[in-house]
Amino acid sequence: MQVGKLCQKIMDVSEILTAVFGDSDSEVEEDNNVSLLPPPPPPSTPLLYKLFQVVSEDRQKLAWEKIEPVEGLWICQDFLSSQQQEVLLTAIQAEGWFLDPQHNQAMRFGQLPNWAIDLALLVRHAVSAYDDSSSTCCLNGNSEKSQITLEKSFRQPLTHQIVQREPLFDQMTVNSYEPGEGISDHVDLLRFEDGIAIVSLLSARVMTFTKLDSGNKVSEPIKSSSEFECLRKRNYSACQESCSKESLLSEVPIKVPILLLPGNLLLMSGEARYQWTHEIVGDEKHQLWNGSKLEQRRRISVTLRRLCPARD
Ligand SMILES: O=C(O)CCC(=O)C(=O)O
Ligand SMILES: [Fe+2]
Repeated sequence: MQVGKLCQKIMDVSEILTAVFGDSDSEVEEDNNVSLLPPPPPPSTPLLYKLFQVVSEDRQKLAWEKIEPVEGLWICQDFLSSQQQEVLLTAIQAEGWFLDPQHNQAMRFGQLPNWAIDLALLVRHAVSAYDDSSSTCCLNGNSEKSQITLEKSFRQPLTHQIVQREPLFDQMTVNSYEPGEGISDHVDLLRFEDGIAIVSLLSARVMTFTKLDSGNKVSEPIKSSSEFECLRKRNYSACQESCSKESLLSEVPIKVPILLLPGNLLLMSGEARYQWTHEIVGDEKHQLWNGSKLEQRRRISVTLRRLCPARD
């Protein structure tokens, strides 16, 4: 959806948001009044999630696709309906992060905004929905059952252990890309646990996964957060000194391009998370998909991750 069209719909959606989040003016006043008190706990039943459930009721079952040959990479094409995307975009817009065109990234650690908590619940819901649909095989004995359960854990979008952890995510990065902007090839910082979700909004991009050399250790890809920060940049040359991507890749890298469309959910775990880099090539007004030019407009992505426990 175009940003312009989105703006026209904000009035419609604002009523829903007021019902969900309350009036933002009154929230500011409350914050001022209780500034010495700890912030209120999040609602036990996130309201946006309820809204998502309502608008999802008449939708078909979610279509999951395993991306071969990247083990652990899954995409859910119809994760968010267009109405859900509008609600989510309006919530992001209400944060005011991207009012200044110079700002193209926002990060949150620990307590996430309510809409992001709800988005995380939707991710869990979507993965569980896959689980249900794939558990139709006949099982006789316990041993056979556990064997199938074990095998299934490698074939589902996220393992049971990841999808049931609490919280599922406690870190969020929202990126805004203008046409021609990208993100350099990287493996997400090892300070984040396995199991990463990316939700795409507004416009399509091709994301490319590249296999790391099998000789490389998992701990090698990115060593410092400053190295990670420089990945979020306009072009490769901006951080040539600190990025060591050349040394990470095999001489003949396997490249797997993936088309990310608005409303998609991409999940990375296992090999996809640790043994492959991912990137969106910038400096191109038109990316190519199946030989055709892909029109680029602004894209927003929401990446959800969980921090590893702090070391002593
Ligand atoms: O914007 C995206 O889709 C990817 C973002 C990403 O890879 C990251 O923030 O680590
Ligand atoms: Fe990433």
